[in-house]
Amino acid sequence: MDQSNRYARLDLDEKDLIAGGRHVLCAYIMKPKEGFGDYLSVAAHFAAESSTGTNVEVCTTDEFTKGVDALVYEIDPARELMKIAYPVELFDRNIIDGRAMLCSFLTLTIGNNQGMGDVEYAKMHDFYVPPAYLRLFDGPAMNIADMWRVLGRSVTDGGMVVGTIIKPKLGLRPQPFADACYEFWLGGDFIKNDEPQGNQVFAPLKETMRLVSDAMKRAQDETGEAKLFSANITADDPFEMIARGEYILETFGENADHVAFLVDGYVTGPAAITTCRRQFPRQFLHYHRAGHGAVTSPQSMRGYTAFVLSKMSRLQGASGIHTGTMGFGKMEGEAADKAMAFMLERDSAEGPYYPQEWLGMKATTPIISGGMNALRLPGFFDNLGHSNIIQTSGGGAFGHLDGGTAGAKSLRQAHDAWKSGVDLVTYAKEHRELARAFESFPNDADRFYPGWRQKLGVVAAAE
Ligand SMILES: O=C(COP(=O)(O)O)[C@H](O)[C@H](O)COP(=O)(O)O
Ligand SMILES: [Mg+2]
Repeated sequence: MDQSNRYARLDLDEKDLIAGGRHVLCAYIMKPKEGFGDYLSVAAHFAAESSTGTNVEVCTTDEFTKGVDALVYEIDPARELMKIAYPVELFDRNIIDGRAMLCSFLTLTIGNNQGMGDVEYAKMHDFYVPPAYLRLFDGPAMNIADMWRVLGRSVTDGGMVVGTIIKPKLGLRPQPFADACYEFWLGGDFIKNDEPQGNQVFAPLKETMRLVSDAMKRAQDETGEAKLFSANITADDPFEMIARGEYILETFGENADHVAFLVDGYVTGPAAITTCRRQFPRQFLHYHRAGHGAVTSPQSMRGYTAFVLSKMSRLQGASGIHTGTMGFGKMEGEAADKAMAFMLERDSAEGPYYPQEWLGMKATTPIISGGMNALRLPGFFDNLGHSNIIQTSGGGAFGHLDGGTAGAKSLRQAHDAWKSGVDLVTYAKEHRELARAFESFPNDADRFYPGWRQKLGVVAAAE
């Protein structure tokens, strides 16, 4: 059945829709399945399934229903582009406070439509949120500015937070885990649990957190600097998350404001992010996104992009979210991904299809992670244009030949070199930990800094 007479309005203009403020707009790359009608009729069926309709007319539909139909307002079959306007009234709101919920946005815009028999694939690449809907989201309560405040830095331009992830990913007992924290903190600022680390039998959370809290105190005494820890509270059960969070805050005591909470938001979904955002509004909410590649990878033609995931995380109130390394680390990504960071940080930003005004909603901080080390930082900052991010190097810190403290120092030195506009090899001549990072990661050194051995007087190790 062709539903385009009801669910398509190609005469609607995007600028008017934005000015009207009544619609959430979504841009998809959609391909109809061979033999299932023309592009517009499949697009209209998609809009029907995503809002008020189904594959047939139903006798219960009335005039009001038709007023909240999602409408296809633009198609470009050659580019497989389809844009749909969703009336704001379609989205579910809490009974407790009338606020918006991200799960409803997902259920409609990227829900049943992902399994339609007449759609070969459909992936959301961008969305626009009008002011009347935007203001119903929690948005971030905290962000990097709160970390800078704890670290005693400028709260507007405090620079890179030097971070790591405790490696190995799993398999450390509580004491070696806390020892690794202490070692890194002697040179760095911030440590996050790797995402699978929680309450394993060989590393009970309560014992581990007591020891990490003690390691933080000792590192702070030793260095005279504040240290930060992002603790994983991800769980299926919100009560478990709250129990973990409360235990951790109590255990860190006077350092509770040095603690962030890590929630793996793709595997647990919006409910876990909101549990943390609402239960612990005074803590930095660290959105980790393990598994997101299943839908966000450019190889996946369904789901949504990493850009969309990032934008949703700001609405939900993530203080920081991983944005990948934009092609400079080990995970999939490209230089153009910086648009993702700008959408998170700025009050007004351009997405691939839509502009967005955030109307003063706090920024979400990009967290840069995945195969990074000191040698890869300058190129990354050149591309992004600033260094006001949280950076976590796991292998890049604990893979340093001289250990975690030197690894941490090498990362800070790389940042300082970039900030002061000094070439990394030149800076390394005066900074031993950075120089040893070249020797620690010789493949990267050869790739990014040809001739570094001669300049640093390093003789190639005999193979
Ligand atoms: O443990 C790591 C990286 O470890 P290492 O520094 O040793 O590579 C993180 O889970 C990834 O950054 C996730 O990827 P992304 O940040 O792209 O979500
Ligand atoms: Mg990890």
